[in-house]
Amino acid sequence: MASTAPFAKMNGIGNEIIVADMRGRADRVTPAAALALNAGAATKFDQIMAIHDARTPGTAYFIDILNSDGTGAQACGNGMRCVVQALAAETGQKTFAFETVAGILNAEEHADGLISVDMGKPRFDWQDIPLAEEFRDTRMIELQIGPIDAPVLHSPSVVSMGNPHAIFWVDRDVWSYELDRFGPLLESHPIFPERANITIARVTSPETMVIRTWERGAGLTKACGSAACAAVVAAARTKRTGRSVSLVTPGGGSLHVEWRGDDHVVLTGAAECEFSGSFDPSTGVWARDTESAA
Ligand SMILES: N[C@H](CCC[C@H](N)C(=O)O)C(=O)O
Repeated sequence: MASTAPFAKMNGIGNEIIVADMRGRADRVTPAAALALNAGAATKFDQIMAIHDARTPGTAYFIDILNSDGTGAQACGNGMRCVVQALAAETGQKTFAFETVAGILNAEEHADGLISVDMGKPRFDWQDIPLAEEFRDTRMIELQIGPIDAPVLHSPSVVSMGNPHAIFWVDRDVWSYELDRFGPLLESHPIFPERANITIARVTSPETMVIRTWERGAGLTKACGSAACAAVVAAARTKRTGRSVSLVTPGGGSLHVEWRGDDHVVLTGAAECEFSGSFDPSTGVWARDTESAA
């Protein structure tokens, strides 16, 4: 059996995150461990953010991201905030440069406790999302669900924030759509060869939006940071909003997204630690720290 690694169960405005401390070791959290942790009531999660030693000079850590179905993800904005909060509490440091499979990203904890993550530049080319066939204009692609003559959701904008996102624009209350039914069908639609995160977005003013997301590999979540970024970029591209937008997410939390002039997208919001423990990264067998259980 591998030696155990410390972890913290955290959340980023309701997005359920496990931050695993894999520093100083060569193994990775396995898909089997992810599935086992997700099967437990206390450790059920949307993403595991595994902190590994840096691979590249100029970065502090490499972050490996797993979805609750054991698959990998290239980006997780809410999870990155949890990582920053955990490392800031441990080290007293406030700014960090991380590496993920999608590249290098910078993050910072502010004096008020909110955390900003620079999620990098969005990509719009159909090959980069990726889509299975050419669409010259990804501000709106042909895709619909529901009756052919009266589709319930249609013509999404698609964006890569390192990971693939489709944003469906709606006029009605976001809760009036059966995202639990349509989400899985759209996530695995053949147009998305690497599947996609599916968001419905209702723009409420040039600076505000309400979103709900069906996450690739995790299902319905209380918040999705990279989807918030994708939604704001897509809204600004289609002139639905400006480039600085506050979003309300299903957990009731709020996120702020700014698509800066240098093309970088910055996500700002809170993070919270629930409890800590240790786990076996190969099996997912875990125990709660006695201090935090008191
Ligand atoms: N919850 C995450 C997104 C995870 C994305 C993942 N579901 C995928 O791309 O496979 C966030 O805050 O950005």
